[in-house]
Amino acid sequence: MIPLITASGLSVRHGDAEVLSQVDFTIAPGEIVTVVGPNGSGKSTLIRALIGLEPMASGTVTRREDLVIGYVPQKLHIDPSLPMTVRRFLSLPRRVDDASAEAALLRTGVPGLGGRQIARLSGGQFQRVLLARALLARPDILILDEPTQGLDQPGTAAFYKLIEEVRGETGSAVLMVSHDLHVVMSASDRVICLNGHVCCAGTPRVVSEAPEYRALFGLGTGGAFALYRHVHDHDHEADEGHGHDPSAPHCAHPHSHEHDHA
Ligand SMILES: Nc1ncnc2c1ncn2[C@@H]1O[C@H](COP(=O)(O)OP(=O)(O)OP(=O)(O)O)[C@@H](O)[C@H]1O
Repeated sequence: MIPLITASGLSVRHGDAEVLSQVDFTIAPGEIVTVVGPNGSGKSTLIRALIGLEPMASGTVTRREDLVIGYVPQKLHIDPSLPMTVRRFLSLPRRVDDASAEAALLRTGVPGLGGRQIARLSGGQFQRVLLARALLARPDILILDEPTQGLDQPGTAAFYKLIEEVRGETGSAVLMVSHDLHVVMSASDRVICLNGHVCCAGTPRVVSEAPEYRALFGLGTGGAFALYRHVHDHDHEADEGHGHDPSAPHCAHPHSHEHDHA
């Protein structure tokens, strides 16, 4: 099967800092792949580079010919003083008819919101509207950068369930960035653990048992708290110039001591 996107030896620099180093990546049709990693570990940069929005320092990215991408960025600032209904928003940048717009809202669990002002939506409603807009392009792959930020646990779980249903119905692949380790582990086909480079990758089971993953996130996948507790066992000099947040946990290297950042 031809992969949708393949990256090989992908490196990205921001100024002097190497934000991504020698990343290999591939996603097949219909797969759900989630990228996890500490703040500043290059997750959004990877997504943007795969889409072609980020200049590469080296390496290659290949996208299947005629690939249709439904992209929901991490931040989408909409001026709250700008009047914009959900219906109008769904027709940006490509006009869609009323029936398609309503069907997309129904599919993402927010029917009848078309007349509402975007600025007045709750966080969960807004994420579903963003997903509806991405679906209207009939994408081969949905790319969602932290789609559940700001949602509570039930909201997050419901959103992932929706993503799985959409994948089941449309066959669309899904590439996500997420900090919700619990849900990631139950709802992804494959997980990529990133920290400037790929620390480990594979099925959720393989990744959750990998020493590199445990070094970053603690011994359980205990959700948000696990993000701040890690076995800090790397060589600081080896990471110099990597460009990611120096206070963030790093991948396993010799010497080991434990920190709590809670
Ligand atoms: N346009 C830019 N110019 C300079 N540095 C940048 C730029 N974009 C990102 N960076 C830096 O690159 C590194 C990786 O950023 P990125 O947003 O990819 O991380 P992330 O893993 O998505 O983080 P988070 O979990 O906080 O969203 C960070 O150190 C960030 O400050």
